[in-house]
Amino acid sequence: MKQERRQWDRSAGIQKKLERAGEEEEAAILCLQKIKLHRTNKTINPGSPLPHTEGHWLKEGVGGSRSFPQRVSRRCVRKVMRPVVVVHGGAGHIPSERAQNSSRGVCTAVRAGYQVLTAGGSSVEAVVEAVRLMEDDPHFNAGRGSVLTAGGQVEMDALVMDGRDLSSGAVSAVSNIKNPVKLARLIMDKTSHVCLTAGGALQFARQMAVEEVSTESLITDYSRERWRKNLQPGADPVQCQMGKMGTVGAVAVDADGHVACATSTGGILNKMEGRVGDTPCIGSGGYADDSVGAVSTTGHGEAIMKVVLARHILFHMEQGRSVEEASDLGLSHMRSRVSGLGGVVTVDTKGAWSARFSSNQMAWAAACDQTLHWGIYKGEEFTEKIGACPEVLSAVAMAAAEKGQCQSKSPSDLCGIPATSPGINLLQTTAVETKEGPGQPQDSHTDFGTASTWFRPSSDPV
Ligand SMILES: NC(=O)C[C@H](N)C(=O)O
Repeated sequence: MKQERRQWDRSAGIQKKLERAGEEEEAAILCLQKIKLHRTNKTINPGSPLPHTEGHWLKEGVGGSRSFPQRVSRRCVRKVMRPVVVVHGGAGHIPSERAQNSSRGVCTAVRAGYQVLTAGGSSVEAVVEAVRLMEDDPHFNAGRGSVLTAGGQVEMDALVMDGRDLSSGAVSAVSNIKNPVKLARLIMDKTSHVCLTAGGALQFARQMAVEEVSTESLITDYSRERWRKNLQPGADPVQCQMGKMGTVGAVAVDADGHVACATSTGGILNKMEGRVGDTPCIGSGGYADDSVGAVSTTGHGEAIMKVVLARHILFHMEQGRSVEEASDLGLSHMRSRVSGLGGVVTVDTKGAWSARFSSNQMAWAAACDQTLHWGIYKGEEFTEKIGACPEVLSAVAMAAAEKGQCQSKSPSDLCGIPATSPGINLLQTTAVETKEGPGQPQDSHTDFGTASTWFRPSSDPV
């Protein structure tokens, strides 16, 4: 009892100091520790009312004047959620010459999303910002860099969902919008609809003064070359596109415990004009619900739609599964039921997160607790402290670094380089883990949509 009293007093003292220093979050964490102490030993503050549930900022100071809760200032009593953002850059086979750029792209995006969250932004703002950056990055199949339709056109899809009230916005088959994810957000915020397509979406984009670009500027040499290859007699565009999907997506939990997801894609290679995939369909391309969590998916859209993958995973979480277990169950189900492969990033409302895939690879990155995590192969996870190089915290600074305007060598510049590389500031690396992902391990590691190995092929260094 004495010991608990001492612990209480010590916490109260530190909390006060933190409050005075404006460290609201830390003060609130201490406040919650005291709440726990209070709950386990009511004699510390007999008669004081039990404050609201842990896991959320207490909405306001709790009444009464002498009991513990009143001594907690209104200022410090707001939240205890740790912000988390997780992104993916598409499931499939990532050619080794593109792996480093994919890693760099997801790390840049996740840092930007995390910066939004730590500056007090919402989960919706964070996922939109992360996805916007990946749409601008030509190494992904979204925005600039999108794959082409059979007719050599660009038709992009995007989705945003806000877990607070399930509001969502989506766009499909747009061909000259710089950032489809921004348009999806406007559809969510400014219309009573969930999804607008093609000409109607463009008309709305014009009303909202959304940035338009020429379709030509969204097409990269790489996507044109792959499109041409698939027009040749004997080519198998289905097989080819299966392996190389760079759809992008993000999920986040903000400091208030709200979740959101966003996904954006050019679709699948040499698709028919007018094909709508999983990405703009809520429940398939993503889903976010504050009562359970958020998921963003990537992979073979038709398979994802058949099993409504994102909502399927959240269902398993509702049944008590962890983010990892639920993601694996969803991916296994998709594999066994419709022979589909893919990947997902998932968060729950407590900030637990996972990045899981049944394809060969998936570029992913996560940021939480001031730490960046990233990987491409099964079981691979690199970590690095965020803030090691503050000048790269924003994408703008990152771009400057790439142009040689920033002399400092950030560990982020080395994303995708094996941890043994000199100069890299890794806290911990786990290159290969023997745990299998969903489905059965296979010998072959051909392309996405075919049999794949769960383990990192040693002959294919990133
Ligand atoms: N790369 C992808 O994830 C493709 C996307 N799911 C689609 O089928 O449109």
